[in-house]
Amino acid sequence: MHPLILASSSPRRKELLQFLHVPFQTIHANVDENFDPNLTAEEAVRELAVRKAAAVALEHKDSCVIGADTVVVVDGEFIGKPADRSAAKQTLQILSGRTHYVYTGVAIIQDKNQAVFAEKTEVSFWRLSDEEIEAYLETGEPFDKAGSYGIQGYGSLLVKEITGDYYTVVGLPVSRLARELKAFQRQKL
Ligand SMILES: Cc1cn([C@H]2C[C@H](O)[C@@H](COP(=O)(O)OP(=O)(O)OP(=O)(O)O)O2)c(=O)[nH]c1=O
Repeated sequence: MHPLILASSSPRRKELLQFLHVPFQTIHANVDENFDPNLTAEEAVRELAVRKAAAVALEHKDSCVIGADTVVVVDGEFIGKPADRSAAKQTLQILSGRTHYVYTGVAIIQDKNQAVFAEKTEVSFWRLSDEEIEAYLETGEPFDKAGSYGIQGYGSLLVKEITGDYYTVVGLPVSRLARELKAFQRQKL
């Protein structure tokens, strides 16, 4: 058993956590991802991150468990992963030529101790033609990603500008996480 667990099945989060250079194990957190629509985006990603980490921490009381959740917000509307190609197309049409926000919440839980934080990054898209949107849909990249794009892949071509941590957009703000994890572990000693 590893002392550190990533409660996620996201290959991106796994890759990013490797930057911390500490051994860890990944375990899928099977949780209900619905949340109260009256929550702010920050509250929602924090709550879902806690839900994911807590579900795994319950079964692994000696481990430090990390959970994360990402949502895209445009004009106050939450955008999660697309249900199908037409939903992805609609989302990309909405994001075209506009600025949106990506929120990632992270929870660190070990037994009864927990630390939670959220980061927000502002992302502006170029104005996209129908051809560009169709070509992007063809890559298959949008379908498992909040906001129907991946900034780390072909989606990089859609992005004009970002303000904030790039890794918040990819799904795990690693540099803040490294600091929060150290503080969490110090506090438990
Ligand atoms: C906006 C954006 C999102 N994403 C991804 C990050 C997340 O994996 C995903 C948002 O969905 P999440 O529900 O946050 O995470 P997940 O279901 O992929 O993984 P798990 O719950 O097991 O941890 O979208 C990118 O990879 N690149 C991007 O540019």
